[in-house]
Amino acid sequence: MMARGLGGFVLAFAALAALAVWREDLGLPIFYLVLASTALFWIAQATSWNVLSGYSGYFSFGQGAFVGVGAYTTAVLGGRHGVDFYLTVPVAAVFSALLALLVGGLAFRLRSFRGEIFALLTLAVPFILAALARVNSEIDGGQGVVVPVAEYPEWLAQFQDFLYLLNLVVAVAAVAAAFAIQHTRFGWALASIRDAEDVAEGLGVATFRYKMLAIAVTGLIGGAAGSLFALQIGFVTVESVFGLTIPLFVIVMSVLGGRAHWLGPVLGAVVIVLIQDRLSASGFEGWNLIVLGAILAVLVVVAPDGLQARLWRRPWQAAVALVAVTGVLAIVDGWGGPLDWFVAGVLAAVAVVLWPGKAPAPAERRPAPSAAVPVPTDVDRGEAAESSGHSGPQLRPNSTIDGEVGEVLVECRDVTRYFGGVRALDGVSLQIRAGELVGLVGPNGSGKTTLVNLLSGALRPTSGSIAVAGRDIVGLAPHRIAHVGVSRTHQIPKPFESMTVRDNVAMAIMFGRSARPLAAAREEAQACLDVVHLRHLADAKPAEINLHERQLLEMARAIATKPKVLLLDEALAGLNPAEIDAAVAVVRRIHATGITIVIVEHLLRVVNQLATRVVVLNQGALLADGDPRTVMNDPDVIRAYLGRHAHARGT
Ligand SMILES: Nc1ncnc2c1ncn2[C@@H]1O[C@H](COP(=O)(O)OP(=O)(O)OP(=O)(O)O)[C@@H](O)[C@H]1O
Repeated sequence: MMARGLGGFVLAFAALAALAVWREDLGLPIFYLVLASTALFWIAQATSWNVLSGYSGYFSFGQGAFVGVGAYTTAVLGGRHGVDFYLTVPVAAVFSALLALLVGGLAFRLRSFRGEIFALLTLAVPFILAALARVNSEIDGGQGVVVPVAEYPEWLAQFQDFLYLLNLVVAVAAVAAAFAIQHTRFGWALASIRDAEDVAEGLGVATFRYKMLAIAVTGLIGGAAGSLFALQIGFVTVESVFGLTIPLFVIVMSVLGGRAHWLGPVLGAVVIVLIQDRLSASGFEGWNLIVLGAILAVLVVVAPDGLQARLWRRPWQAAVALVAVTGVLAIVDGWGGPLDWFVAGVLAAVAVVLWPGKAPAPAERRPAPSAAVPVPTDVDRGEAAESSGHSGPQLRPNSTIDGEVGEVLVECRDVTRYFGGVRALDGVSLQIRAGELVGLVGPNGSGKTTLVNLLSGALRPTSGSIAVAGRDIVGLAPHRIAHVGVSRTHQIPKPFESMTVRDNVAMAIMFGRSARPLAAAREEAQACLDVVHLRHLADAKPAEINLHERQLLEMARAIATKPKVLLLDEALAGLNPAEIDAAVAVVRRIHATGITIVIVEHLLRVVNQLATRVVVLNQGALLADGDPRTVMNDPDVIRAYLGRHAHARGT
C-alpha cells in the first residue's frame, strides 16, 4: 500500500512539474506559478514542522531556526564564497539537520524537557542564532547577505518557473517522506510517543532514537526549503528568517489541516496561502496576522483535530460545496476573478467540513459483547485443565514458561531508592523465579510501586543491583528492559488514545521482545485480545471503553510484548466485585501461558486466590516473604499491615 502511495507522489510531481515546463504553451499566467511556489514553500515548511511536532506531539516554536540556517548557508556560501547554488542546498539541509540533532540531543535526554519546556527551548534557538548572525560579520554582521541569482535550465521560460520547480521538488519530497513515515514503524512510534511516551518506552519503543530521527527529518526539510527561500527573496536578513512569523504560520497551517496525518499540513498550507493572497490582492495585507490569529483561536475550540480528519468524514459534501460555490460565482461573474471564485469555493468546503455534526454516542458505536468470537486458545485449554484439577495457588509446572521453571528470573540485591529525603525502598533483596505468581503487598507508601518502577526501568535505584534473566538492568533504558523481558501495567490505565484497542496491542507486538511488522502484529493482536476477552472491542477507541476494559487492555498490551515477567500494578483498582472476578480469571489465564507475574494488590482476597508466593513490604523494607498462608499469619505482617486493615481480611 505504501509503495502505491509513493507512486502517487511521483505522478503528482510529474503533473505539477509539467505546468512549469509547458506553462507558456498552456497559456498559464506566471502569477499562478508564483502563488503555487509560495504554497509549495509553506507545504514543505509545515510538513517539516509536523514530522516532529504533529506526529510526536513535541510542539516546536523553532522552525525559523531551521529555515534560517538553510537560508544563511546558501546566502553565505553563494554570496560570499561563490559556491554553486546547487551545492549549497544539500549543505544547507545537512547543517540544519545537524542543528536539529543538537537541539534534540539536549532536549530529549531529559524527561523534564517535555511539553511547554520543550516549546520554550525551541523558541530560544532562533533568537540565539539571530544574535550570533548579527554579531558575526562572516555570517551577516547586521548587514544582510545578498544571494546571487542561480543559473537555471534553458527549457524554462522564466526564473519564477525555476523557483516553482525547486519548491515542487522539496515539497513533494517532504510530503512523500511524511507519508512514508506515517505508514511505517517510525510513524507508529511517533504516534505512541504523542499519546503516552512513558508507556511507549516501556513497551519497547526506543523513544529517544525516534525523536532524534524525527527532529533530523524536520531539520533536513526545513533547511532545504530555507535554502530555496534565500534564493527566492534574494537578500537574507535576520528578521526575514529568525522571527516568529515562520513558526506562527507553520503552526496555524498544521493545526488547521490536522497534525496526525501527512495531508494535514498540505491542506492547511494551501488554505492559508490562498486566504493570505486574496487578502493582499484586496488591499487587506495588514489583516494577515489578525486573520491568522483568529483562525487559530477558532480552530482550537471548533476543530482541534483539523481539516483532514473532518474531510475524511464528509468528502462528498466538501466537493459539492467547492464545485457549487465556484461554479455559481463563475456563472454569475459579478465579483472578482477565477481565483476569487475558487477561494470562495475552498472556504465553503472548509465551512462544510468543519460544521459541527452530531457525533454518534460511544454506546452506539460500541459493539455488543456477544459479537465476541471466542477462539479456543492454549490459554483457555490450560484454564479448563486447571479448573478440573486442584485450584490451590501452588506453583504449577508449565511447559510454555520462558526458561526453566524455578530458575531465578529476577534478582534484586540490596536495592535502595531515595526521593530527596524519603527512603522509598530500603535495602530490598528479593528473588523471583520463573513460573511464580508473586503477590506484592504492603501498606500505602510501603514502596510497592517504586519497586515496580525500578524493575521496569522507569526509575533507577539509588544503590543496589537488579538482574533479569541474568542480565543487569540498572541503567538500561526502559525499552531495552522490555526487550530483556519485563513488561508492566499502570495503576491508572494509559492507553494510546488515538489508536484502536487492536492497534494498542499491535503496537506492543511491533516493538516488543520479538518485533513484528504491522500487518502481522495486527493479526497476532487478536490472540492477546482473546486472552483478556476484548476481541469484540478490537475496533473501539480507548475513550469508548470502561475502566475494567481499559485495565484489561493494559494487560493485553503488556503480554503482547512477550514478557518473561509481567508486573501488574494494582490492575484491579476501582473495579466492582464481578469485574474483579473476571480480572482474576484473566490473570490466571495469562499466568497459564507461562508468564511469571508480580501483582501489586491491596485486596488480600485476590492475593490469596492468585499468588503462589507473597512478599510484604513495610516502610520500604522487606517484611515477609513466603507462601500466602504462612505470610498472612505472620504476627509482624498482621501488626504492620493487616492490623490496620483487619476489616479487609477475607474481603
Ligand atoms: N516520584 C516520587 N517523588 C517523591 N516521593 C515519592 C515518589 N514516588 C514515591 N514516593 C514516595 O515513596 C514512598 C513509597 O511510595 P510508593 O508509591 O512506592 O508506595 P506504594 O506502596 O506503591 O503505595 P500505594 O499502595 O499507596 O500505591 C512514599 O513515601 C511516596 O510518597
